[in-house]
Amino acid sequence: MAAEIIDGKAFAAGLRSRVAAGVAALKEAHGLVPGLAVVLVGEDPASQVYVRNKGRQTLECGMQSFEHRLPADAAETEILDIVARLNADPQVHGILVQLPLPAHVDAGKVINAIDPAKDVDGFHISNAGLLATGQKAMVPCTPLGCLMMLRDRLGSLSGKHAVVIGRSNIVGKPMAALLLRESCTVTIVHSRTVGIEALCRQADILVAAVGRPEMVTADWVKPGATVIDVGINRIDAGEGRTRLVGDVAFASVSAVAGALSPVPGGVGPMTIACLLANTLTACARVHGLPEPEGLAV
Ligand SMILES: Nc1nc(=O)c2c([nH]1)NC[C@@H]1CN(c3ccc(C(=O)N[C@@H](CCC(=O)O)C(=O)O)cc3)C=[N+]21
Repeated sequence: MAAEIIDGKAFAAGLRSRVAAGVAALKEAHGLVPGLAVVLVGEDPASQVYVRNKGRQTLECGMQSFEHRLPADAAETEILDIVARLNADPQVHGILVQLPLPAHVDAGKVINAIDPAKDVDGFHISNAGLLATGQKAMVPCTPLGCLMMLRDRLGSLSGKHAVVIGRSNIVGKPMAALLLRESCTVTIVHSRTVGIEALCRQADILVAAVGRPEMVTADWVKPGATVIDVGINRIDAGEGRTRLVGDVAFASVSAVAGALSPVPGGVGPMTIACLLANTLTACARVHGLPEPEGLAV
């Protein structure tokens, strides 16, 4: 049996239309327009494409989009000044500082300078702490998107064994916290784990977020498991071309898994849609209005 392919692109389109409806309702009832500000330091071409996509989708949802571009050699104080201005700007409900930042900038300092209520990436330590203790937080977009797709496919996640590959602050740890909150039994495995393959093979839910191209092969996967591929790796495809692959060897795993999210077209589009959802949620929260249903967890 071939795995069901989890269509993140279609799911994200549906989520964006619910965000757009929520934005329209907020405008209609309260004259409010949610705004998302993106700060980009440096000229990395991949980051530029990504930031442009976010800006376009923000406008398509009826929200305001603000962009701040700084040269790669911008001083940390310059970035902190922009963050302070955005924190104080009532038209801005969400702030995203594109990572990675240049090496001379302390990324932790910049992230923690963002008003936690506007931290639509959910990277601020106070949001990480709220999530870890099971309280209302801004939830990081990638794990949030993964959880939405898992709930859509599986319904209740209670009692399922979820294995998360990777322990980053932006995906692995918040993903594990969300799954624990859903009453999964959660195992985190990583580069130093002994017997990683056998542990992964126990998973009902396998989330791969390591950034190692096609590391997860069919023999790592329990038949029928739901596999979410967070990896976005650009690899050499010969003749001067590149190709996008995930952390999961798609062809081999799709013969074993019950369901599998592809790369591209899986988690990536959901990440951006969740960023828009978080911006709308942040706007509703800051104005003390009821949050639109189904956009946050
Ligand atoms: N503060 C911050 N927050 C982020 O969320 C953040 C960041 N910095 N820095 C960079 C990474 C990367 N990221 C992606 C999101 C969507 C796709 C995406 O939609 N990818 C498409 C493919 C795009 C292509 O073809 O290149 C897909 O998977 O289908 C990719 C990458 C968010 N990031």
